[in-house]
Amino acid sequence: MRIALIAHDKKKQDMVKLVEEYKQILSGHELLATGTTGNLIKERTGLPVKCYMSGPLGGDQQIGGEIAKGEVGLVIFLRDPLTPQPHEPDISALIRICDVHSIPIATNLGTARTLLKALS
Ligand SMILES: O=C(CO)COP(=O)(O)O
Repeated sequence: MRIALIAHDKKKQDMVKLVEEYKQILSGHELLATGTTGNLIKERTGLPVKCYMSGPLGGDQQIGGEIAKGEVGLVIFLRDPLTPQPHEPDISALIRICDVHSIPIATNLGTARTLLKALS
């Protein structure tokens, strides 16, 4: 399955820890990510990740496009609900397109862990 990983800046450390925690499960899947998140995951965990553009520069839209094409099976998007984001419309569009296509999306660590456990 192709799994998309995205994290806002204050959630990036949580994302790296999550990927480390579920590395064995995630290593059996194809990972894609927005630019900064993906490069950090690659650097810190050694897992291969296909990196798209950085979120604020269009990466959320690129991943949304992959979802629309039916090429993503699961999204983990650790959002920062306490910091305004300049590209909020892109974030809403990404969540919306998951709902349009019934693609499971976790927007916090609790849901992310539940979905990743379900994959094992
Ligand atoms: O902004 C993001 C998601 O909305 C994440 O983008 P980066 O991974 O490039 O920081």
